Amino acid sequence: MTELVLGPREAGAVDARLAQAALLDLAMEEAGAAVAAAARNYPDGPVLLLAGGGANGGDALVAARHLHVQGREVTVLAAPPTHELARLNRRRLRAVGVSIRFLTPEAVQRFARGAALLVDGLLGTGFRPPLRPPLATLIEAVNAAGCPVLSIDLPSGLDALSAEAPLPAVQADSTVTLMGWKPALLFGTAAARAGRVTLAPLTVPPGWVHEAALAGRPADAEVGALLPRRQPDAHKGTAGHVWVLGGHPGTTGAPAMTGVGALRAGAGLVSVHSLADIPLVMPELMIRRHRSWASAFSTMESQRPDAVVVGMGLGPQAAEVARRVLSWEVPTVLDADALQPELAGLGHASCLWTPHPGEAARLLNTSTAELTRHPLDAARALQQRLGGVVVFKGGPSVVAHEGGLSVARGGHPGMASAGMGDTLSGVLGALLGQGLLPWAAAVAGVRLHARAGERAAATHGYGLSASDVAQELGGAWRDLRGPS
Ligand SMILES: NC(=O)C1=CN([C@@H]2O[C@H](COP(=O)(O)OP(=O)(O)OC[C@H]3O[C@@H](n4cnc5c(N)ncnc54)[C@H](O)[C@@H]3O)[C@@H](O)[C@H]2O)[C@@H](O)CC1
Repeated sequence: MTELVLGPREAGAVDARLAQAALLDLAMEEAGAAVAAAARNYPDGPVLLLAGGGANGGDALVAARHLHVQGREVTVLAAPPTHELARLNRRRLRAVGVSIRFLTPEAVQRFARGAALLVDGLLGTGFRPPLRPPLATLIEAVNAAGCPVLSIDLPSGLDALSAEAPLPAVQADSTVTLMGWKPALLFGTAAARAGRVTLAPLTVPPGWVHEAALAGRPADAEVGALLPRRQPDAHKGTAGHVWVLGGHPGTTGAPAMTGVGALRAGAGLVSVHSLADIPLVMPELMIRRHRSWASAFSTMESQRPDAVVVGMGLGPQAAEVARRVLSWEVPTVLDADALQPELAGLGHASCLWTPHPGEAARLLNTSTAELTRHPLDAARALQQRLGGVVVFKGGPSVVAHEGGLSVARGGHPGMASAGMGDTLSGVLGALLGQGLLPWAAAVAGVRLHARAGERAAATHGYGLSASDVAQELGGAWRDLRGPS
């Protein structure tokens, strides 16, 4: 027999591979333990675990072992393993005395009867649509099982990167997602499939985190820490002067709403500049009506605000007005009519662009459907095209800046109503005016607005208006920042 002798380089490569395999094994062990812990939130009784052939199935096998060792009755239905760690965890499961049955729709139907919980480990991030037929029948059997379903990483049948839920896909009651949030768990019809989602971070090297999970999702405490804190001797001059440029005959309410949003988000002074008669919805607003934008700019030249919000209801001259504002190089929010493709690349680092999907489609020359299907990609593409910071508005909104992506928490479906974006742009302007960096203003402003929406919805439900939301901004600030 010849002895195999490895040189130092080959031995090093073998060591590195072994270390990688050990880390992956550890990650799967942590994933399975997190799933077993989540299963304990459901009532006592037998647990039916379904394991696909890949690593998602491997997680289910680990969870089964943990539950069994903790004294829970488990039934495991597994597909033939295609992943090395799924194979290893089958052996470990058998070693502790659990038998593994063949995974068929009939077996799912049979063992689901009397189960307190079904754990779905059929498909995770390795799934790429379209679904092949045997899996489609299994997913239908899961949805017909009649007991609560806990999905591992994401409900089987969802494409981790897409906000669309194809049929069939598992309808889960809860999901334990691993390492980070996937777009499918955050947006659109897909998110509705996941039920209540909890995150198990896992101790994996940063490079292993799935590309879909790279977006941050700051908690309220982190957002609250971004909000400015005032000194006791603060006065209106230290809380920022915000200029709102917008309005046009017929669209006069929009800049008024922006002004109110800015006041309610703490701006010291708010001036609304317009060629139209802007309703004085709050007497604290300083309304400046101009004959033309040329004369407006000549009177504005001698002063500079702390922040500008431009575009709401501004009409056909919006691009021209916005271009002039950009030349001032003060922190600027570009909204609504100011979101014109011809302005792409003309902004500066303190610009905050706030497109909704329709405006984003115009800016990127694509369809709204394509953008809402892949909101993270859309936000990234908008930031690359426009520069500065982008708030891609939606439920939820995504903030894109040079440092990455951040997905907002919360909000309420009742916020899908007129004037909501105008209020948000005012909030963003107020935070810029109070000295926040554009990305911090965006992350904090979007959450502040969403929190105010949640508060207003408690009273008004789907009937809430942008004015109701503006009224709750002070309370939302207190919720996030604390009483100071
Ligand atoms: N990446 C990591 O570091 C970790 C990943 N983990 C788990 O690994 C999962 C990803 O594992 P895999 O990459 O093995 O993939 P999955 O286990 O998600 O999917 C692979 C399986 O799905 C089948 N499949 C794929 N496309 C299909 C289609 N169109 N129709 C029918 N069947 C299809 C494949 O034949 C294979 O059996 C994650 O979701 C997570 O659950 C965890 O173990 C923790 C660590």
